Order: sequence, then C-alpha cells, then structure tokens
Amino acid sequence: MALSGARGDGMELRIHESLEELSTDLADYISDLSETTIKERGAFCVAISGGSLVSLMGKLCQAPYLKTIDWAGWHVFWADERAVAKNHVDSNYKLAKDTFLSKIPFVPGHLHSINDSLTVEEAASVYEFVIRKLVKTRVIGASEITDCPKFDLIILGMGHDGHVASLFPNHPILDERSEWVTYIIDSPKPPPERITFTLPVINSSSNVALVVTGSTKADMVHLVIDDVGPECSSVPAKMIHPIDGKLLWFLDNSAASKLNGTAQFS
Ligand SMILES: O=C1O[C@H](COP(=O)(O)O)[C@@H](O)[C@H](O)[C@H]1O
Repeated sequence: MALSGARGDGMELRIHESLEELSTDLADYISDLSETTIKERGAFCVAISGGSLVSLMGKLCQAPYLKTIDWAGWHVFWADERAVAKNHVDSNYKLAKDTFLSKIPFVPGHLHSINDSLTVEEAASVYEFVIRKLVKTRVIGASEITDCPKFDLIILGMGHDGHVASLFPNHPILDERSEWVTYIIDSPKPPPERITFTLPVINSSSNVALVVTGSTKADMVHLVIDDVGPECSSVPAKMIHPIDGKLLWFLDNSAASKLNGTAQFS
C-alpha cells in the first residue's frame, strides 16, 4: 500500500499504487469485517452500489475468499439502483451479478435486489418495507441513535460530480430525513429514474467504504477530503459522516494525486 492512515476527523484513507493492490486490500477488508460481524451477530448485511467499484470487488469470487468467507451469513442489498430491467446493461444488479455475485454460493433469498417491475415510487417503498421486516427480525441491526437500519457495511463509489449512490449535488432528496429508501425521476446522469438509500441510512451504517479511482476524480476527491471551504458543502460525498461508525476511503494514486498533505500518512 502506498499510504494508509487515519485523519483527525474520523476518516481513514488507504491509497494504493495499483488497482490490483486496491482490490486485494478491499477484499481483505470485506472478508475481515464479514468474519468479525458474523461471529458477533450471526449475519453480515452489506449494501453495494454500481459503477466502477463493482469490478474492484471481483476478487471476492476468487481464491482464497470464495472458500474462506462464510457466505451463508451474508445478506446483500443495493444502496442504489437504476429504473431499468434487471437484464439491462445499466442495471446495478446485473453488473454485480455478472461480475461476481453469480459465482458466490449465497443462500437463495439473501440477495435483496430492487423490484424492476414497479414504478420507482412503488419500488422504493417496497424495498423500504423489505428492510423494515429484516430490521424487525434483527437480521439487519438498528441504530439506537437514528432509528434507521444499521447496515454492517455500505460500499459506495463516487461520481465526478461528487454523487454517491443516487444522491446528486443540490437535489432536494439530500434533505430527506424520514424515508429510508427514496427515488428520483430527474437524475442528471442517465438513466433519469433511480431508487436510492437516503443520507440518514448511509450515515447510520457501522462502516462506509468509499471506493474511488482514476485521475478524472482527483479534483473532486481533493474537494471532498481536504478542508477547502464552503464551496463543497453541497457535494453529497462530503455529507457522508457515519454517526456511530467508520468511514474508510479506498483510493488509487491517481484519484489521490491532488490531496493535501498525504506525507502525514505512513
Ligand atoms: O450512477 C452511478 O454512479 C456512481 C459512480 O459511478 P462510477 O462509474 O463513476 O464509479 C455509482 O457509485 C452509483 O451506484 C451509480 O448508480
């Protein structure tokens, strides 16, 4: 690893020399977290997103992880989904399934994908209902502070504009405080209709991993991570602060190239 360290503000950065190194570290991190969480509470509830981070999770279906992880304890959710059929090239479900999920022996019924045959409004409300039932039966934990579900891990990518899940800059859903899952019909990035976890749910997670790579995201990474002033206050990635959990950034050297003071990590 090129650099690794905790910043005073409760976030940890891991900066990698290569995508290969990053994806191995990510798989080790997920595997360790899965082991300790399943020992502690019998299940591991992880929500994933779409985009470039999915291929970086591909190591999970390879040795040693395929054999060493206790997949029976896993429940997989989507932090966001695009309103397209599950076999559409834009589907976050399809991307994860084709890349690695289909090669892993999950318990049938533990892949909690978002219904693609409903309107986005209906799909968001049905998904929230599914999550509520799993909180009630204690498969998913509950935050004592926010009353939201407490996922064991939410893995997010970040767009060039700083969006995370389907929470886009300056969009009114950034102010959503009562729903756990909501929808948009005017996404600036196609497709326009999407379903997404809200900020309170993401910030109630025990662990949030933000996985960002490539030089085209270096400016936004600098804006979000370094204290550059009020101009970045409307950037969704900047709003990720787990209330009672940990925030870990997985970056490659290119994405981290404009960060201030990385020399303080070693
Ligand atoms: O549209 C989306 O974009 C973000 C970021 O994608 P990337 O390809 O730039 O990494 C992704 O995290 C989100 O889940 C997805 O719906």
